[in-house]
Amino acid sequence: MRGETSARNLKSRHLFSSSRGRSEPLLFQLQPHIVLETLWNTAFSCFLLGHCCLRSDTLLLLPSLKVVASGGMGTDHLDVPFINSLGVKVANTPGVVSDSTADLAMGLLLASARKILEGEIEHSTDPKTVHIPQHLMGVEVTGATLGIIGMGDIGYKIAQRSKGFDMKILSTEDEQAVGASYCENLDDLLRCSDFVMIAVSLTSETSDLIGHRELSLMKPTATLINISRGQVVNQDALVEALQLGIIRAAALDVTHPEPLPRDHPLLELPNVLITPHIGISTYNTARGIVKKMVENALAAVKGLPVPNEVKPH
Ligand SMILES: O=C(O)C(=O)CO
Repeated sequence: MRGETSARNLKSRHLFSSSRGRSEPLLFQLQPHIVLETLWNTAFSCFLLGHCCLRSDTLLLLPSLKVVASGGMGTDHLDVPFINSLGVKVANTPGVVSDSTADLAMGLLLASARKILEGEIEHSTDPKTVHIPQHLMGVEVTGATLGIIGMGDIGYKIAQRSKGFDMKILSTEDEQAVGASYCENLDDLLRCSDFVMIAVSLTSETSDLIGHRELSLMKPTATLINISRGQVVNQDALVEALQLGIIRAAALDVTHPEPLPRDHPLLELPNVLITPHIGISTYNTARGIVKKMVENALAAVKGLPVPNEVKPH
């Protein structure tokens, strides 16, 4: 049955939508490969992947495939309905990624607000003797207003951390539990925030959520931070907003594509800080991710309910 569906669809179809833009063969990207390869050899009925590409024609080679066990939270790189239509489950690893991603979100916020990178570069290349140099003046984090778009587990953990900085937290979701003030709508959140943090999943509703209009509502002193997916922000609009001073700065752990082409205008701008999608890159989180991936895969192989099965939106 799978063979028939596959033969019709697979030639041109990719199972992933390139959130990371990679195209190397999947198996070479798996980490830690020993655990995963062992499973590959012994079971052959489950298939594990990190946050990377899976070509649909790969499935033709795996007629007894039971599950695509993805590492990380987002599954926007996978065509879940199509994989499901082949009788294959999809799973992710929520929860274990939240702390490290929230930590990085705060790191980006602080680094951008206080020009930490610029200071480091200047110190190592062209040190000045001036104290309180004007060009390294930042904006205050303590007491500032932080609008969080997306109050899932990661958004919630960011809010918890921000409270340590006495920040006022705004959310369009009613999140009293974390002490956030409720904002009627996204426009109000954008207007009132000193820092806007994007922590939503990428879906058809959140793609291009922040464009020209939304950026123009933000304060000229505001900073946009994105730890979700590059596609949530319209990058052309962001380039313009940063060039024209419509917003102060941006700090991005995600772009579209990843990495950006070397001649991309975002890379030319002095007021943008970009890291290469390292939200979940800690040893602890990697261990947690692999543990969950294996749990998900083994459950599927044994015919048990898959703990973190992802259903199509
Ligand atoms: O968990 C994920 O999907 C991430 O990309 C975290 O950065």
